[in-house]
Amino acid sequence: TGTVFAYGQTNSGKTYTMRGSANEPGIIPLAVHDLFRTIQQHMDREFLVRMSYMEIYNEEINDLLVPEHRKLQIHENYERGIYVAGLSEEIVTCPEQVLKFVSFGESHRHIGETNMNVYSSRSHTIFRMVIESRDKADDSDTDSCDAVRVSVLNLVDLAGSERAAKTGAEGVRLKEGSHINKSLMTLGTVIKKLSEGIKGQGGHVPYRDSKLTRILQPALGGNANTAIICNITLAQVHADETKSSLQFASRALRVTNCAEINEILTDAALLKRQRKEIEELRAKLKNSQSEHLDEDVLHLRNTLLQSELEKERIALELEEERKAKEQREKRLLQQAKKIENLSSLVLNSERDDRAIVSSKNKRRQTWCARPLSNEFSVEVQEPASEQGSASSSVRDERNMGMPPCFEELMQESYASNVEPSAHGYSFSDLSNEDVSLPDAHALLHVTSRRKPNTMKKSDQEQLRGSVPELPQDPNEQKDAMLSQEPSGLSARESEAILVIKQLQDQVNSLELEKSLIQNNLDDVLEVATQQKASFTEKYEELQKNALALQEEAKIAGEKLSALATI
Ligand SMILES: Nc1ncnc2c1ncn2[C@@H]1O[C@H](COP(=O)(O)OP(=O)(O)OP(=O)(O)O)[C@@H](O)[C@H]1O
Repeated sequence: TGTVFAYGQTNSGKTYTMRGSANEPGIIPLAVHDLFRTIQQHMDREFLVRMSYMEIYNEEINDLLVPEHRKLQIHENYERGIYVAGLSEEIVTCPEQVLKFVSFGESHRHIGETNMNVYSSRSHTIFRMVIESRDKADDSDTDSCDAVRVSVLNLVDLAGSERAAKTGAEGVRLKEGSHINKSLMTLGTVIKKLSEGIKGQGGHVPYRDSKLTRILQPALGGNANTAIICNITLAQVHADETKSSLQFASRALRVTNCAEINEILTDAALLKRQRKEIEELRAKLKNSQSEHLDEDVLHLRNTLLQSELEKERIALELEEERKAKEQREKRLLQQAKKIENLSSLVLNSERDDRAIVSSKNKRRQTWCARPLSNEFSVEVQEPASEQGSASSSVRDERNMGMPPCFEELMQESYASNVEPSAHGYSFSDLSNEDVSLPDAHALLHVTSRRKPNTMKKSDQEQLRGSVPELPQDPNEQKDAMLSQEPSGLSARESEAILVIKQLQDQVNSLELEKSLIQNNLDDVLEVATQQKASFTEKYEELQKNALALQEEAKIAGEKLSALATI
Protein backbone atom coordinates (compact mmCIF):
# COMPACT_ATOMS: atom_id res chain seq x y z
CA THR A 1 0.00 0.00 0.00
CA GLY A 2 1.19 3.49 -0.84
CA THR A 3 -0.32 6.68 0.49
CA VAL A 4 0.34 10.35 -0.21
CA PHE A 5 -1.20 13.09 1.94
CA ALA A 6 -1.36 16.77 1.10
CA TYR A 7 -1.52 18.61 4.43
CA GLY A 8 -1.65 22.37 5.08
CA GLN A 9 -3.80 25.39 5.71
CA THR A 10 -6.35 26.62 3.22
CA ASN A 11 -5.08 28.26 0.05
CA SER A 12 -1.61 26.71 0.55
CA GLY A 13 -1.83 24.71 -2.69
CA LYS A 14 -2.90 21.22 -1.53
CA THR A 15 -5.43 20.66 -4.30
CA TYR A 16 -3.04 22.11 -6.82
CA THR A 17 -0.31 19.73 -5.60
CA MET A 18 -2.59 16.73 -6.01
CA ARG A 19 -4.24 17.61 -9.28
CA GLY A 20 -2.00 20.25 -10.87
CA SER A 21 -2.92 21.96 -14.07
CA ALA A 22 -2.91 21.07 -17.75
CA ASN A 23 0.67 22.28 -18.14
CA GLU A 24 1.85 21.16 -14.74
CA PRO A 25 0.24 17.85 -13.80
CA GLY A 26 -0.08 17.08 -10.10
CA ILE A 27 0.52 13.90 -8.14
CA ILE A 28 -2.70 12.16 -9.24
CA PRO A 29 -2.16 12.37 -13.03
CA LEU A 30 1.57 11.70 -12.63
CA ALA A 31 0.95 8.59 -10.48
CA VAL A 32 -1.73 7.27 -12.84
CA HIS A 33 0.49 7.60 -15.89
CA ASP A 34 3.40 6.03 -14.03
CA LEU A 35 1.25 3.13 -12.92
CA PHE A 36 0.09 2.23 -16.41
CA ARG A 37 3.60 2.59 -17.77
CA THR A 38 4.82 0.10 -15.17
CA ILE A 39 2.02 -2.30 -15.99
CA GLN A 40 3.04 -2.26 -19.64
CA GLN A 41 6.58 -3.14 -18.67
CA HIS A 42 5.50 -6.27 -16.76
CA MET A 43 4.39 -8.45 -19.63
CA ASP A 44 4.71 -11.64 -17.58
CA ARG A 45 1.90 -10.63 -15.25
CA GLU A 46 -1.73 -9.81 -15.80
CA PHE A 47 -3.24 -6.78 -14.04
CA LEU A 48 -6.64 -5.62 -12.93
CA VAL A 49 -6.86 -1.94 -11.95
CA ARG A 50 -9.86 -0.50 -10.11
CA MET A 51 -10.42 3.01 -8.85
CA SER A 52 -12.64 4.74 -6.35
CA TYR A 53 -13.01 8.34 -5.29
CA MET A 54 -14.63 9.47 -2.06
CA GLU A 55 -14.91 12.51 0.16
CA ILE A 56 -15.29 12.87 3.88
CA TYR A 57 -17.46 15.84 4.46
CA ASN A 58 -18.79 16.65 7.94
CA GLU A 59 -17.68 13.17 9.04
CA GLU A 60 -19.81 11.60 6.32
CA ILE A 61 -18.42 9.46 3.54
CA ASN A 62 -19.75 10.24 0.07
CA ASP A 63 -18.98 8.46 -3.18
CA LEU A 64 -17.72 11.03 -5.68
CA LEU A 65 -18.12 8.64 -8.63
CA VAL A 66 -21.76 7.90 -7.78
CA PRO A 67 -23.07 11.08 -6.11
CA GLU A 68 -26.18 9.29 -4.91
CA HIS A 69 -24.03 7.05 -2.70
CA ARG A 70 -23.88 9.10 0.45
CA LYS A 71 -23.17 8.52 4.14
CA LEU A 72 -21.38 5.27 3.49
CA GLN A 73 -20.29 3.10 6.43
CA ILE A 74 -16.87 1.74 7.28
CA HIS A 75 -16.56 -2.02 7.78
CA GLU A 76 -13.75 -4.37 8.59
CA ASN A 77 -13.33 -8.08 7.98
CA TYR A 78 -10.52 -10.62 7.75
CA GLU A 79 -10.47 -10.89 3.98
CA ARG A 80 -10.83 -7.24 2.96
CA GLY A 81 -9.53 -5.50 6.04
CA ILE A 82 -10.99 -1.97 6.53
CA TYR A 83 -13.29 -0.94 3.68
CA VAL A 84 -16.13 1.43 2.86
CA ALA A 85 -19.23 -0.59 2.20
CA GLY A 86 -21.12 0.42 -0.97
CA LEU A 87 -18.30 2.49 -2.42
CA SER A 88 -18.27 2.07 -6.20
CA GLU A 89 -15.13 0.86 -7.89
CA GLU A 90 -14.52 1.43 -11.59
CA ILE A 91 -12.27 -0.92 -13.54
CA VAL A 92 -9.89 1.19 -15.56
CA THR A 93 -7.52 0.30 -18.35
CA CYS A 94 -5.79 3.55 -19.24
CA PRO A 95 -4.73 6.85 -17.62
CA GLU A 96 -7.21 8.92 -19.57
CA GLN A 97 -10.09 6.84 -18.26
CA VAL A 98 -8.89 7.38 -14.71
CA LEU A 99 -8.43 11.12 -15.08
CA LYS A 100 -11.88 11.40 -16.59
CA PHE A 101 -13.39 9.73 -13.53
CA VAL A 102 -11.30 12.03 -11.31
CA SER A 103 -12.64 15.12 -13.06
CA PHE A 104 -16.14 13.77 -12.68
CA GLY A 105 -15.59 13.21 -8.99
CA GLU A 106 -14.06 16.66 -8.49
CA SER A 107 -17.18 18.24 -9.90
CA HIS A 108 -19.16 16.69 -7.04
CA ARG A 109 -16.78 17.67 -4.30
CA HIS A 110 -18.00 20.04 -1.60
CA ILE A 111 -16.38 23.39 -1.98
CA GLY A 112 -17.20 26.70 -0.38
CA GLU A 113 -16.04 30.25 -0.38
CA THR A 114 -13.91 31.45 2.47
CA ASN A 115 -12.09 34.73 3.05
CA MET A 116 -8.95 33.05 1.90
CA ASN A 117 -9.99 30.83 -1.02
CA VAL A 118 -12.95 31.32 -3.33
CA TYR A 119 -12.92 27.59 -4.18
CA SER A 120 -11.92 26.34 -0.83
CA SER A 121 -12.04 22.56 -0.42
CA ARG A 122 -14.28 21.85 2.52
CA SER A 123 -13.82 18.09 2.48
CA HIS A 124 -11.05 15.51 2.58
CA THR A 125 -10.87 13.52 -0.62
CA ILE A 126 -9.38 10.04 -1.00
CA PHE A 127 -8.53 8.91 -4.50
CA ARG A 128 -7.83 5.19 -4.39
CA MET A 129 -6.49 2.78 -6.97
CA VAL A 130 -6.45 -0.95 -6.34
CA ILE A 131 -4.04 -2.91 -8.50
CA GLU A 132 -4.30 -6.69 -8.59
CA SER A 133 -1.82 -8.81 -10.49
CA ARG A 134 -0.73 -12.39 -10.95
CA ASP A 135 1.59 -14.45 -13.12
CA LYS A 136 0.41 -14.94 -16.68
CA ALA A 137 1.75 -18.52 -16.93
CA ASP A 138 -0.81 -21.36 -17.31
CA ASP A 139 -1.65 -24.01 -14.72
CA SER A 140 0.65 -26.67 -16.15
CA ASP A 141 3.64 -24.46 -15.45
CA THR A 142 4.88 -25.57 -12.07
CA ASP A 143 7.12 -22.55 -11.70
CA SER A 144 4.17 -20.15 -11.77
CA CYS A 145 1.99 -19.39 -8.81
CA ASP A 146 -1.70 -18.47 -8.73
CA ALA A 147 -1.26 -16.00 -5.89
CA VAL A 148 -2.88 -12.63 -6.53
CA ARG A 149 -0.87 -9.64 -5.45
CA VAL A 150 -2.98 -6.70 -4.25
CA SER A 151 -1.60 -3.17 -4.11
CA VAL A 152 -3.43 -0.01 -3.08
CA LEU A 153 -2.55 3.61 -3.82
CA ASN A 154 -4.25 6.32 -1.74
CA LEU A 155 -3.85 9.93 -2.82
CA VAL A 156 -5.36 12.15 -0.15
CA ASP A 157 -6.19 15.84 -0.47
CA LEU A 158 -6.99 17.11 3.01
CA ALA A 159 -9.16 20.08 3.81
CA GLY A 160 -7.49 23.24 5.16
CA SER A 161 -6.00 22.81 8.63
CA GLU A 162 -6.48 26.44 9.67
CA ARG A 163 -8.44 27.65 12.66
CA ALA A 164 -12.01 28.73 11.87
CA ALA A 165 -11.69 32.29 13.16
CA LYS A 166 -9.02 33.15 10.66
CA THR A 167 -11.05 31.99 7.70
CA GLY A 168 -13.97 34.16 8.71
CA ALA A 169 -16.24 31.17 8.53
CA GLU A 170 -19.64 31.30 10.15
CA GLY A 171 -22.88 29.30 10.01
CA VAL A 172 -22.52 26.30 7.73
CA ARG A 173 -18.84 27.06 7.11
CA LEU A 174 -18.23 27.12 10.87
CA LYS A 175 -19.87 23.70 11.28
CA GLU A 176 -17.77 22.39 8.40
CA GLY A 177 -14.73 23.79 10.08
CA SER A 178 -15.39 22.01 13.35
CA HIS A 179 -15.83 18.67 11.58
CA ILE A 180 -12.82 19.28 9.40
CA ASN A 181 -10.85 20.15 12.46
CA LYS A 182 -12.09 17.04 14.25
CA SER A 183 -10.69 14.79 11.52
CA LEU A 184 -7.49 16.80 11.32
CA MET A 185 -7.18 16.92 15.11
CA THR A 186 -7.55 13.14 15.26
CA LEU A 187 -5.03 12.82 12.45
CA GLY A 188 -2.64 15.01 14.48
CA THR A 189 -3.19 12.93 17.62
CA VAL A 190 -2.68 9.68 15.74
CA ILE A 191 0.53 10.96 14.18
CA LYS A 192 1.73 12.24 17.57
CA LYS A 193 1.06 8.91 19.30
CA LEU A 194 2.72 6.98 16.53
CA SER A 195 5.73 9.27 16.59
CA GLU A 196 6.05 8.67 20.34
CA GLY A 197 6.08 4.91 19.74
CA ILE A 198 2.86 4.31 21.66
CA LYS A 199 1.83 1.60 19.22
CA GLY A 200 5.06 -0.31 19.76
CA GLN A 201 4.45 -0.18 23.53
CA GLY A 202 0.96 -1.64 23.12
CA GLY A 203 -0.74 1.74 23.79
CA HIS A 204 -3.99 2.98 22.27
CA VAL A 205 -3.97 4.92 19.01
CA PRO A 206 -7.33 6.64 18.38
CA TYR A 207 -7.85 5.64 14.74
CA ARG A 208 -11.57 5.22 15.30
CA ASP A 209 -12.10 8.80 16.51
CA SER A 210 -12.50 10.07 12.95
CA LYS A 211 -13.58 8.67 9.60
CA LEU A 212 -10.39 9.91 7.98
CA THR A 213 -8.00 8.12 10.37
CA ARG A 214 -10.17 5.01 10.37
CA ILE A 215 -10.13 4.66 6.57
CA LEU A 216 -6.43 5.48 6.38
CA GLN A 217 -5.46 3.33 9.36
CA PRO A 218 -3.24 0.96 7.33
CA ALA A 219 -1.40 3.99 5.90
CA LEU A 220 -0.66 5.36 9.38
CA GLY A 221 2.00 3.26 11.09
CA GLY A 222 0.87 0.05 9.42
CA ASN A 223 1.44 -1.91 6.26
CA ALA A 224 2.11 1.01 3.91
CA ASN A 225 4.61 3.36 2.41
CA THR A 226 3.37 6.80 3.31
CA ALA A 227 4.43 10.30 2.22
CA ILE A 228 3.04 13.51 3.66
CA ILE A 229 3.36 16.67 1.61
CA CYS A 230 3.15 19.66 3.90
CA ASN A 231 1.97 22.80 2.14
CA ILE A 232 2.67 26.15 3.77
CA THR A 233 2.14 29.82 2.86
CA LEU A 234 4.98 32.22 3.33
CA ALA A 235 2.84 35.23 4.32
CA GLN A 236 3.70 36.68 7.72
CA VAL A 237 0.05 36.60 8.79
CA HIS A 238 0.04 32.81 8.46
CA ALA A 239 3.20 32.31 10.50
CA ASP A 240 1.32 30.48 13.28
CA GLU A 241 -0.37 28.12 10.81
CA THR A 242 2.92 27.54 9.07
CA LYS A 243 4.54 26.74 12.41
CA SER A 244 1.72 24.36 13.30
CA SER A 245 1.94 22.63 9.89
CA LEU A 246 5.68 22.22 10.28
CA GLN A 247 5.25 20.76 13.78
CA PHE A 248 2.78 18.26 12.34
CA ALA A 249 5.27 17.35 9.60
CA SER A 250 8.06 17.01 12.13
CA ARG A 251 6.03 14.58 14.23
CA ALA A 252 4.96 12.64 11.15
CA LEU A 253 8.60 12.17 10.25
CA ARG A 254 9.11 10.02 13.32
CA VAL A 255 6.36 7.55 12.41
CA THR A 256 7.69 4.26 11.10
CA ASN A 257 5.68 1.99 8.85
CA CYS A 258 6.32 -1.56 7.81
CA ALA A 259 5.26 -2.26 4.23
CA GLU A 260 4.66 -5.82 3.06
CA ILE A 261 3.50 -7.41 -0.16
CA ASN A 262 -0.18 -8.28 0.12
CA GLU A 263 -1.23 -11.50 -1.52
CA ILE A 264 -4.53 -13.32 -1.79
CA LEU A 265 -4.23 -17.04 -2.06
CA THR A 266 -6.97 -19.42 -3.17
CA ASP A 267 -6.82 -23.02 -1.94
CA ALA A 268 -5.55 -24.19 -5.30
CA ALA A 269 -2.93 -21.45 -5.36
CA LEU A 270 -1.92 -22.31 -1.82
CA LEU A 271 -1.53 -26.00 -2.70
CA LYS A 272 0.42 -25.16 -5.80
CA ARG A 273 2.71 -22.84 -3.89
CA GLN A 274 3.30 -25.40 -1.14
CA ARG A 275 4.05 -28.09 -3.70
CA LYS A 276 6.51 -25.76 -5.31
CA GLU A 277 8.10 -25.01 -1.95
CA ILE A 278 8.38 -28.74 -1.23
CA GLU A 279 10.08 -29.31 -4.56
CA GLU A 280 12.48 -26.46 -3.88
CA LEU A 281 13.23 -27.75 -0.40
CA ARG A 282 13.74 -31.27 -1.70
CA ALA A 283 16.18 -30.07 -4.34
CA LYS A 284 17.96 -27.90 -1.79
CA LEU A 285 18.20 -30.80 0.65
CA LYS A 286 19.49 -33.12 -2.05
CA ASN A 287 22.10 -30.59 -3.11
CA SER A 288 23.14 -29.75 0.41
CA GLN A 289 23.30 -33.45 1.32
CA SER A 290 25.44 -34.44 -1.61
CA GLU A 291 27.53 -31.28 -1.29
CA HIS A 292 28.05 -31.78 2.44
CA LEU A 293 28.80 -35.47 2.14
CA ASP A 294 31.18 -34.93 -0.73
CA GLU A 295 32.86 -32.14 1.19
CA ASP A 296 33.08 -34.26 4.31
CA VAL A 297 34.49 -37.25 2.46
CA LEU A 298 37.02 -35.02 0.72
CA HIS A 299 37.93 -33.42 4.01
CA LEU A 300 38.32 -36.81 5.67
CA ARG A 301 40.45 -38.10 2.83
CA ASN A 302 42.66 -35.04 3.02
CA THR A 303 43.04 -35.40 6.74
CA LEU A 304 43.89 -39.08 6.40
CA LEU A 305 46.40 -38.37 3.68
CA GLN A 306 47.98 -35.65 5.76
CA SER A 307 48.19 -37.87 8.80
CA GLU A 308 49.71 -40.70 6.70
CA LEU A 309 52.29 -38.33 5.27
CA GLU A 310 53.05 -37.01 8.71
CA LYS A 311 53.45 -40.54 10.01
CA GLU A 312 55.81 -41.43 7.19
CA ARG A 313 57.84 -38.31 7.77
CA ILE A 314 58.10 -39.02 11.49
CA ALA A 315 59.06 -42.66 10.81
CA LEU A 316 61.80 -41.49 8.42
CA GLU A 317 63.06 -39.02 10.99
CA LEU A 318 63.07 -41.70 13.65
CA GLU A 319 64.97 -44.08 11.36
CA GLU A 320 67.55 -41.41 10.61
CA GLU A 321 67.90 -40.61 14.27
CA ARG A 322 68.32 -44.29 15.07
CA LYS A 323 71.03 -44.70 12.46
CA ALA A 324 72.81 -41.58 13.65
CA LYS A 325 72.62 -42.86 17.20
CA GLU A 326 74.09 -46.21 16.19
CA GLN A 327 76.91 -44.48 14.36
CA ARG A 328 77.63 -42.31 17.36
CA GLU A 329 77.67 -45.28 19.68
CA LYS A 330 80.02 -47.06 17.28
CA ARG A 331 82.31 -44.06 17.24
CA LEU A 332 82.18 -43.84 21.00
CA LEU A 333 83.15 -47.49 21.30
CA GLN A 334 86.06 -46.97 18.93
CA GLN A 335 87.21 -43.96 20.89
CA ALA A 336 86.93 -45.89 24.16
CA LYS A 337 89.01 -48.69 22.65
CA LYS A 338 91.65 -46.22 21.55
CA ILE A 339 91.70 -44.65 24.99
CA GLU A 340 92.08 -48.08 26.55
CA ASN A 341 94.99 -48.90 24.27
CA LEU A 342 96.66 -45.60 24.91
CA SER A 343 96.13 -45.91 28.64
CA SER A 344 97.79 -49.29 28.61
CA LEU A 345 100.67 -47.80 26.64
CA VAL A 346 101.09 -45.03 29.18
CA LEU A 347 100.98 -47.50 32.03
CA ASN A 348 103.63 -49.63 30.38
CA SER A 349 105.76 -46.61 29.84
CA GLU A 350 105.45 -45.50 33.47
CA ARG A 351 106.30 -48.93 34.78
CA ASP A 352 109.23 -49.15 32.44
CA ASP A 353 110.51 -45.91 33.88
CA ARG A 354 110.02 -47.15 37.41
CA ALA A 355 111.85 -50.30 36.55
CA ILE A 356 114.66 -48.28 35.06
CA VAL A 357 115.00 -46.20 38.18
CA SER A 358 114.96 -49.33 40.29
CA SER A 359 117.60 -51.01 38.15
CA LYS A 360 119.76 -47.90 38.31
CA ASN A 361 119.64 -48.01 42.07
CA LYS A 362 120.57 -51.63 42.02
CA ARG A 363 123.43 -51.10 39.67
CA ARG A 364 124.86 -48.46 41.84
CA GLN A 365 124.78 -50.69 44.83
CA THR A 366 125.21 -54.16 43.55
CA TRP A 367 126.58 -54.10 40.08
CA CYS A 368 129.25 -51.98 38.58
CA ALA A 369 131.66 -52.10 35.75
CA ARG A 370 134.64 -53.52 37.53
CA PRO A 371 136.66 -56.63 36.94
CA LEU A 372 134.68 -59.63 37.92
CA SER A 373 136.19 -62.32 40.03
CA ASN A 374 135.00 -65.56 41.38
CA GLU A 375 134.39 -63.76 44.65
CA PHE A 376 132.04 -61.43 42.86
CA SER A 377 128.90 -61.12 44.91
CA VAL A 378 125.85 -59.10 44.61
CA GLU A 379 123.94 -57.74 47.53
CA VAL A 380 120.35 -57.55 46.85
CA GLN A 381 118.82 -54.69 48.75
CA GLU A 382 115.23 -55.29 48.02
CA PRO A 383 113.37 -58.46 48.89
CA ALA A 384 113.78 -60.98 46.14
CA SER A 385 110.10 -61.86 46.16
CA GLU A 386 109.09 -58.27 45.62
CA GLN A 387 111.61 -57.81 42.89
CA GLY A 388 110.59 -61.03 41.28
CA SER A 389 106.91 -60.12 41.29
CA ALA A 390 107.62 -56.63 40.05
CA SER A 391 109.80 -58.02 37.37
CA SER A 392 107.24 -60.55 36.25
CA SER A 393 104.38 -58.06 36.27
CA VAL A 394 106.44 -55.56 34.33
CA ARG A 395 107.36 -58.26 31.93
CA ASP A 396 103.77 -59.22 31.53
CA GLU A 397 102.73 -55.69 30.85
CA ARG A 398 105.62 -55.16 28.54
CA ASN A 399 104.53 -58.16 26.59
CA MET A 400 101.28 -56.32 25.67
CA GLY A 401 103.05 -53.73 23.59
CA MET A 402 106.79 -54.19 23.85
CA PRO A 403 108.04 -57.70 23.53
CA PRO A 404 111.82 -57.64 23.87
CA CYS A 405 113.31 -60.98 24.80
CA PHE A 406 114.90 -61.11 28.21
CA GLU A 407 117.78 -63.35 27.05
CA GLU A 408 118.52 -60.97 24.21
CA LEU A 409 118.60 -58.08 26.60
CA MET A 410 120.93 -59.95 28.87
CA GLN A 411 123.27 -60.83 26.06
CA GLU A 412 123.25 -57.34 24.69
CA SER A 413 123.83 -55.87 28.11
CA TYR A 414 126.83 -57.97 28.73
CA ALA A 415 128.09 -57.49 25.22
CA SER A 416 127.97 -53.74 25.50
CA ASN A 417 128.80 -53.07 29.15
CA VAL A 418 131.03 -55.94 30.19
CA GLU A 419 134.13 -56.62 28.24
CA PRO A 420 134.69 -60.35 28.53
CA SER A 421 138.18 -60.11 27.13
CA ALA A 422 139.15 -57.47 29.63
CA HIS A 423 137.73 -59.23 32.60
CA GLY A 424 138.17 -62.83 31.52
CA TYR A 425 134.46 -63.25 31.81
CA SER A 426 131.80 -64.75 29.57
CA PHE A 427 128.13 -65.43 29.85
CA SER A 428 128.66 -69.15 29.70
CA ASP A 429 131.12 -68.85 32.49
CA LEU A 430 128.77 -66.89 34.58
CA SER A 431 125.89 -69.19 34.09
CA ASN A 432 127.55 -71.80 36.19
CA GLU A 433 128.93 -69.42 38.76
CA ASP A 434 127.31 -68.70 42.05
CA VAL A 435 126.60 -65.05 41.39
CA SER A 436 123.54 -62.94 41.80
CA LEU A 437 122.50 -61.60 38.45
CA PRO A 438 120.87 -58.22 38.26
CA ASP A 439 117.16 -58.17 38.09
CA ALA A 440 115.87 -58.49 34.55
CA HIS A 441 113.82 -55.34 34.87
CA ALA A 442 116.82 -53.50 36.18
CA LEU A 443 118.60 -54.26 32.97
CA LEU A 444 116.06 -52.37 30.99
CA HIS A 445 117.98 -49.12 31.39
CA VAL A 446 120.83 -50.74 29.47
CA THR A 447 118.54 -51.28 26.53
CA SER A 448 116.85 -47.93 26.75
CA ARG A 449 118.17 -47.07 23.36
CA ARG A 450 116.04 -49.89 21.99
CA LYS A 451 112.87 -48.78 23.66
CA PRO A 452 111.47 -46.77 20.77
CA ASN A 453 111.87 -49.87 18.63
CA THR A 454 110.14 -52.08 21.14
CA MET A 455 106.75 -50.55 20.35
CA LYS A 456 104.90 -52.46 17.70
CA LYS A 457 104.59 -50.83 14.36
CA SER A 458 100.83 -51.08 14.50
CA ASP A 459 100.77 -49.33 17.86
CA GLN A 460 102.84 -46.54 16.49
CA GLU A 461 100.55 -46.11 13.58
CA GLN A 462 97.56 -46.19 15.86
CA LEU A 463 99.10 -43.57 18.04
CA ARG A 464 99.96 -41.46 15.05
CA GLY A 465 96.49 -41.88 13.66
CA SER A 466 94.86 -40.88 16.90
CA VAL A 467 96.63 -37.56 17.23
CA PRO A 468 95.52 -35.65 14.18
CA GLU A 469 94.70 -32.64 16.31
CA LEU A 470 98.30 -32.17 17.45
CA PRO A 471 100.03 -29.08 16.12
CA GLN A 472 101.90 -29.79 12.93
CA ASP A 473 104.86 -27.62 13.77
CA PRO A 474 107.33 -29.55 15.93
CA ASN A 475 108.11 -26.48 17.95
CA GLU A 476 104.45 -25.94 18.56
CA GLN A 477 104.06 -29.56 19.59
CA LYS A 478 106.90 -29.20 21.96
CA ASP A 479 105.54 -26.01 23.43
CA ALA A 480 102.10 -27.48 23.80
CA MET A 481 103.46 -30.50 25.54
CA LEU A 482 105.71 -28.51 27.77
CA SER A 483 102.90 -26.24 28.76
CA GLN A 484 100.60 -29.15 29.65
CA GLU A 485 102.90 -31.80 31.01
CA PRO A 486 104.59 -32.05 34.31
CA SER A 487 108.29 -31.97 34.03
CA GLY A 488 110.07 -35.25 34.02
CA LEU A 489 107.77 -37.02 31.53
CA SER A 490 109.11 -38.31 28.27
CA ALA A 491 107.93 -36.85 24.97
CA ARG A 492 106.01 -39.99 24.11
CA GLU A 493 104.19 -39.98 27.43
CA SER A 494 103.34 -36.35 27.08
CA GLU A 495 102.11 -37.03 23.62
CA ALA A 496 100.01 -39.92 24.80
CA ILE A 497 98.59 -37.90 27.69
CA LEU A 498 97.75 -35.11 25.33
CA VAL A 499 96.01 -37.50 22.99
CA ILE A 500 94.12 -39.05 25.86
CA LYS A 501 93.03 -35.65 27.04
CA GLN A 502 91.88 -34.72 23.59
CA LEU A 503 90.11 -37.98 23.16
CA GLN A 504 88.45 -37.60 26.52
CA ASP A 505 87.32 -34.14 25.47
CA GLN A 506 85.96 -35.63 22.27
CA VAL A 507 84.20 -38.35 24.23
CA ASN A 508 82.72 -35.76 26.55
CA SER A 509 81.50 -33.63 23.68
CA LEU A 510 80.11 -36.70 21.93
CA GLU A 511 78.35 -37.70 25.15
CA LEU A 512 76.88 -34.23 25.36
CA GLU A 513 75.81 -34.38 21.73
CA LYS A 514 74.33 -37.78 22.31
CA SER A 515 72.27 -36.58 25.27
CA LEU A 516 71.10 -33.56 23.26
CA ILE A 517 70.09 -35.74 20.34
CA GLN A 518 68.41 -38.12 22.73
CA ASN A 519 66.43 -35.19 24.11
CA ASN A 520 65.53 -34.06 20.59
CA LEU A 521 64.51 -37.57 19.74
CA ASP A 522 62.32 -37.70 22.82
CA ASP A 523 60.73 -34.38 21.85
CA VAL A 524 60.09 -35.54 18.29
CA LEU A 525 58.58 -38.75 19.60
CA GLU A 526 56.37 -36.83 21.97
CA VAL A 527 55.18 -34.45 19.23
CA ALA A 528 54.55 -37.36 16.90
CA THR A 529 52.52 -39.13 19.56
CA GLN A 530 50.51 -35.99 20.26
CA GLN A 531 49.89 -35.38 16.55
CA LYS A 532 48.82 -38.93 16.05
CA ALA A 533 46.40 -38.64 18.98
CA SER A 534 44.94 -35.37 17.66
CA PHE A 535 44.60 -36.79 14.14
CA THR A 536 42.80 -39.81 15.49
CA GLU A 537 40.53 -37.54 17.52
CA LYS A 538 39.76 -35.36 14.49
CA TYR A 539 39.11 -38.37 12.34
CA GLU A 540 36.67 -39.75 14.87
CA GLU A 541 34.95 -36.38 15.20
CA LEU A 542 34.54 -36.07 11.43
CA GLN A 543 33.17 -39.56 11.26
CA LYS A 544 30.66 -38.63 13.94
CA ASN A 545 29.68 -35.48 12.01
CA ALA A 546 29.24 -37.46 8.83
CA LEU A 547 26.99 -39.89 10.68
CA ALA A 548 25.00 -37.02 12.20
CA LEU A 549 24.61 -35.41 8.77
CA GLN A 550 23.41 -38.67 7.30
CA GLU A 551 20.94 -38.96 10.17
CA GLU A 552 19.70 -35.40 9.59
CA ALA A 553 19.37 -36.05 5.88
CA LYS A 554 17.39 -39.15 6.60
CA ILE A 555 15.04 -37.29 8.97
CA ALA A 556 14.61 -34.45 6.49
CA GLY A 557 13.86 -36.95 3.72
CA GLU A 558 11.25 -38.58 5.89
CA LYS A 559 9.71 -35.22 6.70
CA LEU A 560 9.60 -34.30 3.05
CA SER A 561 7.98 -37.54 2.05
CA ALA A 562 5.44 -37.01 4.86
CA LEU A 563 4.75 -33.48 3.58
CA ALA A 564 4.46 -34.75 0.02
CA THR A 565 1.95 -37.36 1.17
CA ILE A 566 -0.11 -34.66 2.86
N1 LIG B 1 2.28 25.97 -7.36
C1 LIG B 1 1.29 26.73 -7.77
N2 LIG B 1 1.35 27.30 -8.98
C2 LIG B 1 0.38 28.06 -9.43
N3 LIG B 1 -0.72 28.30 -8.73
C3 LIG B 1 -0.85 27.75 -7.54
C4 LIG B 1 0.14 26.94 -6.99
N4 LIG B 1 -0.26 26.52 -5.76
C5 LIG B 1 -1.46 27.03 -5.54
N5 LIG B 1 -1.84 27.78 -6.59
C6 LIG B 1 -3.06 28.49 -6.71
O1 LIG B 1 -3.43 28.96 -5.41
C7 LIG B 1 -4.81 28.82 -5.22
C8 LIG B 1 -5.11 28.01 -3.99
O2 LIG B 1 -4.62 26.75 -4.17
P1 LIG B 1 -5.38 25.47 -3.70
O3 LIG B 1 -6.82 25.55 -3.99
O4 LIG B 1 -4.67 24.31 -4.27
O5 LIG B 1 -5.19 25.56 -2.16
P2 LIG B 1 -5.71 24.57 -1.09
O6 LIG B 1 -4.64 24.40 -0.08
O7 LIG B 1 -6.23 23.37 -1.71
O8 LIG B 1 -6.85 25.39 -0.40
P3 LIG B 1 -8.10 24.76 0.35
O9 LIG B 1 -7.60 24.04 1.48
O10 LIG B 1 -8.89 25.99 0.74
O11 LIG B 1 -8.76 23.96 -0.67
C9 LIG B 1 -5.38 28.20 -6.46
O12 LIG B 1 -6.00 29.22 -7.27
C10 LIG B 1 -4.18 27.60 -7.14
O13 LIG B 1 -4.38 27.64 -8.55
